[in-house]
Amino acid sequence: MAVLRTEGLTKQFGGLTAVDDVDFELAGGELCSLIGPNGAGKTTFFDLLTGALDPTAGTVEVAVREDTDGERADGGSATGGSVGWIDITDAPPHATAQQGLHRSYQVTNVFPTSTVLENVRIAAQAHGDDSFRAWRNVNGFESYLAEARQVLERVGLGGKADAPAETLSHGEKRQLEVGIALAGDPEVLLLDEPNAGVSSESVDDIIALIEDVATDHAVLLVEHNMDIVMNVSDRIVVLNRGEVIADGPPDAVRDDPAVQEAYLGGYEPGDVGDDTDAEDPGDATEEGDAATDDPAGGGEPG
Ligand SMILES: Nc1ncnc2c1ncn2[C@@H]1O[C@H](COP(=O)(O)OP(=O)(O)OP(=O)(O)O)[C@@H](O)[C@H]1O
Repeated sequence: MAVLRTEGLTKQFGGLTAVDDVDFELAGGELCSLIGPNGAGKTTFFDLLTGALDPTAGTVEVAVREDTDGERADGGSATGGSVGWIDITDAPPHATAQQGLHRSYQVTNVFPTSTVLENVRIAAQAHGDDSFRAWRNVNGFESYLAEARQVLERVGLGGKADAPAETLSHGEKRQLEVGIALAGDPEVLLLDEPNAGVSSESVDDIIALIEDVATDHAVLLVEHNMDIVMNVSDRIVVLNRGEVIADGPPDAVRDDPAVQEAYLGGYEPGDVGDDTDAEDPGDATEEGDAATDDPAGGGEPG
């Protein structure tokens, strides 16, 4: 059953169509990766899903969430049979988060001088305070702290709870960002390059973390490291110049001639192990940056 869908999603920046008429569905429990060359539109697509950008055309919808007792999470009445859809096309990020869509940011999104625990507690409380789930609201500060501790254990930062966030390594910061997203109690987790800046020795840890969060969330992953993508994905969607050029299981996508030409260019497992020299994550959204990139990327992923 789908938890997120887009229809005809399009974003133009002046004369450039960054995301071009994308129909996409993410199933509950699915781990789907979104790949493509620099400038393909991956970040823009994420921004459209979370409400950081408004589309030029098309819609973004999330499935109505149900609480554990089967009640509608928003207290409203479902439309269209057993599954209802909520249109979040023009909703701002805090509203899409309320509807269960959370993103871990490629650009570090933590309070640097606050402790690791505080960062996650604040995220849990920010969600809880405006959550539809009444039990969260009555339990108060201690319950948010307890929830934050659980999240830290889950992302492998249990031993770093009292450390200021700014003292974490690159890899640990990525773990913290995933923790902050998890603390929002997401239905759908958008992971934006969780491996960016992480040393090659930590790739296995990132794979383990992604696989773990995917056990109880639908995950949409943007990641340039093809070893990670091929390892963890149930399904891969390939964007090129804003258009979906392939959508299917990893083996089929890897062998697709159009994907090989546009992006993978003879990728073999192990080719892309170290992402430490990844481009500045902020660059891609700057005016005109990747617009002039060769979408074929010279055959090199990322
Ligand atoms: N705010 C903006 N104004 C103008 N053009 C933009 C803007 N944001 C993105 N673009 C352009 O839209 C296209 C898609 O960019 P986007 O950052 O979504 O690609 P991407 O697939 O995420 O690339 P990367 O892998 O390098 O992060 C690029 O040509 C980019 O230059």
